Amino acid sequence: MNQPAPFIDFQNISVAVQGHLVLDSLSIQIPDGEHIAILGPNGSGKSSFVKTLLREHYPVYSESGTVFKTWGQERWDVFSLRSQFGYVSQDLQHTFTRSISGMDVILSGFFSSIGLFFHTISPDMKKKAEDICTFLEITHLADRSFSDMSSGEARRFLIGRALVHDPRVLILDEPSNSLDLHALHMLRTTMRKIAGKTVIILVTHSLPDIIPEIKRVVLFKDGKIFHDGSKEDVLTDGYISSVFEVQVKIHNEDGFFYATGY
Ligand SMILES: Nc1ncnc2c1ncn2[C@@H]1O[C@H](COP(=O)(O)OP(=O)(O)OP(=O)(O)O)[C@@H](O)[C@H]1O
Repeated sequence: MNQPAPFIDFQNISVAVQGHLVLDSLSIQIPDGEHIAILGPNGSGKSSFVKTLLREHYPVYSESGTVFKTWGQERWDVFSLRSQFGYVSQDLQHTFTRSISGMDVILSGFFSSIGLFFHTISPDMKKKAEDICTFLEITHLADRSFSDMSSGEARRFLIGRALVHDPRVLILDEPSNSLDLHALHMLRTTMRKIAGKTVIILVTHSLPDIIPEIKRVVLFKDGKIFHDGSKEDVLTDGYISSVFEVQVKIHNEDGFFYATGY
């Protein structure tokens, strides 16, 4: 039987943005269906990798051979490719400046718009958004103004917005930034639920964001992959101290990893 094409097959990918090499001969293969965490310090190329994945950036083709395939395809209509993804970033949170309800934030995902204007909401869309609210346990907040929500509440509505199209892959770009302990707990609970049905690519510099369901960690440094492997192999005192350039100790507590001593 034929093996399904890997979700990502990138070989020798170099990407330059405004004359700056943001990804440097990077090679990575991710099978379809595998959750991964991309971990690395500021400026290591994590966001550039996600932008390349979403075809916002394109690699330069090298003489040594460049492979740039997503689900087995090199050439994609970018809209068709992007429709396979849900994407949540902090930047997105800041783009919602108008005072709209949490429910409307979710519904706006059907139109890839920032809010609702003259859009027609079908009963199916409404039902889907309500089901997502139930799944994410945010129904009680759905009528509240998005701008009045805490960062943690708002983050969960943006995740809901990203789920309306049943994406094949959900990209969470630093989802835990600026969240307090309770909000962190809620976010991780939400991520664990989602991981049961949707593939997650988590971009982070925070080790405890890597929920137990994510088994593989890819460490980025200087636009390159510094190390790639199982969580137990990658999240060690040595690798994490080297990549972040500070001496740390790594602890594993109930499947969550923490760095201390820095
Ligand atoms: N538009 C751009 N023009 C020039 N340089 C850029 C541009 N975008 C990113 N870079 C540079 O590319 C490198 C990688 O940036 P990138 O944003 O991918 O890192 P990151 O790991 O996502 O960082 P952070 O954790 O701070 O978000 C950095 O040195 C950054 O300054």
